Amino acid sequence: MATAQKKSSGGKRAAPRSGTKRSGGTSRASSGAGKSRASGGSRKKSGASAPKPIRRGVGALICLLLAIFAALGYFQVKALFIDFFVGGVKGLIGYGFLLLPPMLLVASGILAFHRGRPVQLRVWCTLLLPVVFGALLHLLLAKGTYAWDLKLFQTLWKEGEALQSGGVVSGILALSFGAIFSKFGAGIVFLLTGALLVMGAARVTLADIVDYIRDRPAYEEEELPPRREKKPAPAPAPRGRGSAEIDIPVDEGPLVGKAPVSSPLFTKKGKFFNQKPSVPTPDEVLAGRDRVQPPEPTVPVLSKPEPAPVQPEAEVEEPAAEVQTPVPERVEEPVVQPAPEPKPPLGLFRRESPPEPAPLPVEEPEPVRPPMPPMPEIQREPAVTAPKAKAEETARAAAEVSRDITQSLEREEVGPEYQYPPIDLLQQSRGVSASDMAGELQANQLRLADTIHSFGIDAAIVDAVRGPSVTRYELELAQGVRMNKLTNLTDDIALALGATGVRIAPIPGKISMVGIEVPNKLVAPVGIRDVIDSREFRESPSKVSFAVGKDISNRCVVCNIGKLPHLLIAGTTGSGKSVCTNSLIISLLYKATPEEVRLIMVDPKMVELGIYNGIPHLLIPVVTDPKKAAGALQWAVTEMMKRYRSFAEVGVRDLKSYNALAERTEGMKKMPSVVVVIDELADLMLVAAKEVEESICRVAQMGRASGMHLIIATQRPSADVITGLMKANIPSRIAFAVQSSLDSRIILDTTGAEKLVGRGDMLYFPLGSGKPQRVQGCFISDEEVASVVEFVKRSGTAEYDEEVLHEIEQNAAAKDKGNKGGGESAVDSSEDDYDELLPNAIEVVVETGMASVSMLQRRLKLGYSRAARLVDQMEEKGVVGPFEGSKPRQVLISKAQWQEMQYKQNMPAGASPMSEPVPEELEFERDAIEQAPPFDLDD
Ligand SMILES: Nc1ncnc2c1ncn2[C@@H]1O[C@H](COP(=O)(O)OP(=O)(O)OP(=O)(O)O)[C@@H](O)[C@H]1O
Repeated sequence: MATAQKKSSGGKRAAPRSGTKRSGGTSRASSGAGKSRASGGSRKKSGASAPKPIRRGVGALICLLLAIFAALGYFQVKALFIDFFVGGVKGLIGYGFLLLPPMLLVASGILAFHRGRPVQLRVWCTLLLPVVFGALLHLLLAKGTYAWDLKLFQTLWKEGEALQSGGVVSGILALSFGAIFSKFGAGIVFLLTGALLVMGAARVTLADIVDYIRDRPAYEEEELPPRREKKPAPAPAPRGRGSAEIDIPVDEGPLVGKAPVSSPLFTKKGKFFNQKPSVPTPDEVLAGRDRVQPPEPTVPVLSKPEPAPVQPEAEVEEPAAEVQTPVPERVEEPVVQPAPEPKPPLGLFRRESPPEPAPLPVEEPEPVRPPMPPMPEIQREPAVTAPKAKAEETARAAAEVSRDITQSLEREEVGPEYQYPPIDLLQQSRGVSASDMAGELQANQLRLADTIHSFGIDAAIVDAVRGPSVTRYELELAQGVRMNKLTNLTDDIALALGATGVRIAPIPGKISMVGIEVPNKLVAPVGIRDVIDSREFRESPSKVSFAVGKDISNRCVVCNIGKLPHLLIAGTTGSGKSVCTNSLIISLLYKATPEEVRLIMVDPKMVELGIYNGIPHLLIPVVTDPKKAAGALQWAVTEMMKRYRSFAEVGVRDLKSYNALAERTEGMKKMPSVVVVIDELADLMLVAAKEVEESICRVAQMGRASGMHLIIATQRPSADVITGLMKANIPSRIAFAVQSSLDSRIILDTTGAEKLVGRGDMLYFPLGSGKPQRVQGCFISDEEVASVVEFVKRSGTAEYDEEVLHEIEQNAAAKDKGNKGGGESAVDSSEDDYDELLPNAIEVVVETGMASVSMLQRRLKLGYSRAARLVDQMEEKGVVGPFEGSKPRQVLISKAQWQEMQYKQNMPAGASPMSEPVPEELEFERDAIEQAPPFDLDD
């Protein structure tokens, strides 16, 4: 929309009046005023009303001149024009003249700083104020007696000139209203009218005032901004694309969520510019879907126009930086000065490194995978079906979280400059001795070759690459040897090598080569220091870079969360999720200041992330209450919408462009990226499945451009936790070791994770890569985390408002009480709108392994539409996969899982409860390998 408007601008901008939208921008596109006049009636009108920038400039100048001349009238300066003008105004509005010069000045300001928004109404309100003021003073001060005859005008004019009445206009107004309503009544009418005009001029509504008083009580410093207004900062437009010409109509059009506008252009700069745009913003476009809106939070961070100390490296998205060149050697000591080369210096370790200008943004490659359904799920009726009380609770929790976040953002300015933690806080990793490694390698190679030949496969081992936890033996298959001949031998090879399991997969980029990945007996953990201290991480320009680990050929894998843009981390208990989550958070602490990246952490398990409480990057203390977690997610949705609105206002498309613009524009504040880390999704889904799922999906769908990223970890990769909907919206995945190939399929849409060996061994599958990549995740010990966190806290501790926290705790406790006896969780309530035959339909589907509408029609004797609806509902519940054109839908759960779901979610049991696994399932589970127990580094 903004683009469209921009296009129609360029000197001939479509400038609808408030409340009306014109499509006829082109009709007057090339016209001058004359052309408009020549056209027909309505066209003439629209042309006439088009406020062109030049007109506003001229208007501003005229108002300013008149204000000066009128002010000279205060001092009885004698001159022909001044006498004529001042005398005329006094004759017309008498006492009102006293207010005229300041009002003309204000009108001039409104016209000069219109910033592309309609100003007609505001200018009129401003100029009418002196008239009403004159009438009011006439009521109060005029002493004369006035008879309703022709002489009345003459008398009023004369007295007006002498400032003894309200002049002809205000005087007549005062007399007539006095006659109609009595003097007292007329006084009240004028007072109210005056107040309305002031509100009109300042573009505030009563609701705004009430909200302002209620929600933002402590802005004593609000007087400061006008200083900045005096410097007429060039309208935010000039950046190249003509955005100065964007005329965003301002009217009372309801904005979804009705959150206070938070753009730097619109907030706290005095109410003159505090307006609500009615440009169709993303949330308006989504208005039909935007049902779960938490109470409006304010986002002061966006509006505080403090010129923040700009961190050198603008967050620049660059082409996938996942796997970089091999690390030949450990990078030397942390650099004190930035290297002279023009590479973006890492703000890491040495904050004082003088920055190079931000590197040019590089176009992102288009993601290859997976097709994102165009937000179909939002059409569903989500929280509407939940009981009112629960919806209210969640809304209240959202409000609390939002308030907390707001306060945290407000306080952010005060803290000292962020100090990046030194690399020495992280430990050097222990290696495995080369002789040990060579021995293991040789022995395995011989045994492998024997095994393969003993099964009659013609293949030669041409290379062996030892990774941190896995060695890949590269086999060249002879011509005519089928790959599945080898893959069928997986278990036999594992047996021969004494390994818990081996993974056989083609090697990307190598022709006729197959890799057999065998777990190492001697595992060399990848210390996070190895990766954070690597060139790949240091040179990664993104502020949201994450040290993932090392791949099988020992190359550091660094990912840019901005490109993921959301990540699902799943694996069984003890497989390394928490370590991975910690690595991610610590990477961010090494890479970004709190001004650049903010974090929200949700830890329903209460043990994993609590240590981060107090770091300045946190927007709110680590959320442990699942109800508040839903609230935090809803805050993220609202914040995202606000960001989109701010983007629309200044005519940019994403956070990167917005921040680039903010850097060049005085008074605009950069927005930080927000990373939401959820440590255990399953716990949240149990409490507020619908709300959580919906918020996650909404953020996931639209979060990328607005710089909101979700990192979701779960140890239950079952279909009821990672629903089909979420999978579709969270494109990047990390799978740690899982129990079965079915779990692997749920996480990655492919098998393989069941073959992982645990302890940080992962399949990393970022958006855009064709195949999952085996990576040994970084290891970070609790002590390392503690020392980094302690250092970061010392350099700037987050201060939370004790009162608010206390209030949150109290409310949460009250909610818990209220909930008791009130029936079980949302899971129950959210089932209300499902078809009663759904359990039977799921039974049929899991039994037959097919999800087709016609089959359901036949088996359950249903009509087409009901059967189709049932399939949709099964998709919602993550029982079957999404529609895939001609291919049948995938069935994503096994019978055992279905039974578990029934048990957990208290769904009505199907017609025939099943207690024994069906043969297919047993067969299926056979390829699951036994997992190693949770390991300890020490062993
Ligand atoms: N990257 C790694 N390198 C070496 N060992 C690791 C790595 N990641 C995890 N481990 C080992 O695995 C153990 C369990 O890891 P972690 O606590 O992250 O598992 P988890 O998946 O979060 O389990 P849970 O879900 O029960 O919390 C760790 O204590 C550590 O010994």
